[in-house]
Amino acid sequence: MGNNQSCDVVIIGAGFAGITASRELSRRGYDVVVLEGRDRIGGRTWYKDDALPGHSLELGGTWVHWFQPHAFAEISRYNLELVETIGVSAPEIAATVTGGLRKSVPYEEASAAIESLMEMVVQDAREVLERPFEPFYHQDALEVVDKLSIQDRIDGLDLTPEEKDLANGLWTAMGSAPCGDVGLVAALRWYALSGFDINAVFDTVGRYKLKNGTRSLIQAIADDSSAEIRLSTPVAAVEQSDDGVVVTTRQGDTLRAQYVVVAAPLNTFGAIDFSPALSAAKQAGISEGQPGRGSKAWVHVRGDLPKPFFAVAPENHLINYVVTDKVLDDGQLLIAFGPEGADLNASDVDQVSAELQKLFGDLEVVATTGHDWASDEFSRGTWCMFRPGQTTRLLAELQKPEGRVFFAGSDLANGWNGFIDGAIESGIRADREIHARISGNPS
Ligand SMILES: Cc1cc2nc3c(=O)[nH]c(=O)nc-3n(C[C@H](O)[C@H](O)[C@H](O)COP(=O)(O)OP(=O)(O)OC[C@H]3O[C@@H](n4cnc5c(N)ncnc54)[C@H](O)[C@@H]3O)c2cc1C
Repeated sequence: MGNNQSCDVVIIGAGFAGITASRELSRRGYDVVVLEGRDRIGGRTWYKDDALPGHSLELGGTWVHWFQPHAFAEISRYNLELVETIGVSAPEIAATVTGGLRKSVPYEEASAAIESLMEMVVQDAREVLERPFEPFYHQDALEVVDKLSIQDRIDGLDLTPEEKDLANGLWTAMGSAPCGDVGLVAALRWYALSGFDINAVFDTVGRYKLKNGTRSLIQAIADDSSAEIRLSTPVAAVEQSDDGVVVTTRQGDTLRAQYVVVAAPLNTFGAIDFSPALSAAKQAGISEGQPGRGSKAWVHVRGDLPKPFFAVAPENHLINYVVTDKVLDDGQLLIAFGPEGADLNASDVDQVSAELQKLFGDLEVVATTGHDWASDEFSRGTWCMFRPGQTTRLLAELQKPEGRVFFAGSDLANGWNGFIDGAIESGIRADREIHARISGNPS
């Protein structure tokens, strides 16, 4: 890259947030350079060709929905097609492990209990998040519930141990972490954003995916951007002064810009040397990190599994939520989630078989794959799920620019925080804020 090059805006990170911000800013005429540590765009979304033999699969972010307005506007804009995950759209069997016992029943027998359990957890969503894209609209109510984890809420309900296991299993899968680590606000937010309808939550977060993968969407946005995107260029330092910002890459090259957008995941901020240092409150949040760290494995199983199903077990299982993605001629293609990504090797047939057998008994695993997002240096986690207290303490703080440095990313979105939608929301906001600063015309 060389030294002493300059541009109007440097964006750090080519996920949905950074790429959206680059499109918006470059379409306004600004000279934008995106610096990306990986050798591909997409960040925590990764539609990988032949991830399993004959199957192109989403190793990261996958599902989208029309209740996710920023993402859906892009899907409409680029005229992309959706397909469904059959284990969520039409499950026939519900398999559960509760109280240490395995059970498998027709889905209709289990669905009412599941819905009512899920609803009990989010019972106060309307009072707290009446306007879900304005999380501080009822700040006092928010602060009260933000003290609680999802597990605190489950423990406070009048439930049998089996019901507690079921609620724990469902929300662990949604939280990508054990329920004690995840703030209750996240659950309330998902429900509020899904129109305060528990069935819609399942559809919104797990049913519809892009036929040609998330790559087709981010590539369409990137193709509409005239920004230069430099891959395999991790940023090591961001140093600002009164008249500009100098960004230094790990290779030692420098790039001068008027403004910078940091669109990297919260859990990776600590690897960038900011000068002057970020605010004390931001630093505290960075060292806590967000807790999402679970596993996602794609598993081809053979055997007598003719019907689409989903299965759920509590958080002490390394695989605790499984859905049918496709029924195949010789078995099924499954998506399997668990709470501790670092402890499950998603590509290890033996380990994945052993975990699946705890849910289903005998089952032949033909092949399995996934990506360890928790250990990946450019994500250090999966989707963002704030810890108890972090929404109140951290969300608005993370969004605040520091001098010439602005922040984007799904981890600091107001609405679908932790989703593709939130990443796009934040990229739109970063563009608006920078343009307002440059034009002197606050919006
Ligand atoms: C397993 C999994 C399943 C998920 N499922 C869904 C789902 O079904 N639906 C949904 O909407 N969302 C889902 N998500 C979440 C969704 O993928 C993310 O919220 C979203 O893609 C994040 O976009 P982003 O641009 O904010 O961050 P990222 O996509 O993480 O992009 C940030 C970029 O910054 C780069 N970077 C980091 N550090 C540096 C550095 N120092 N220098 C340069 N570049 C750097 C990274 O390489 C990355 O490309 C899932 C995520 C995971 C991991």
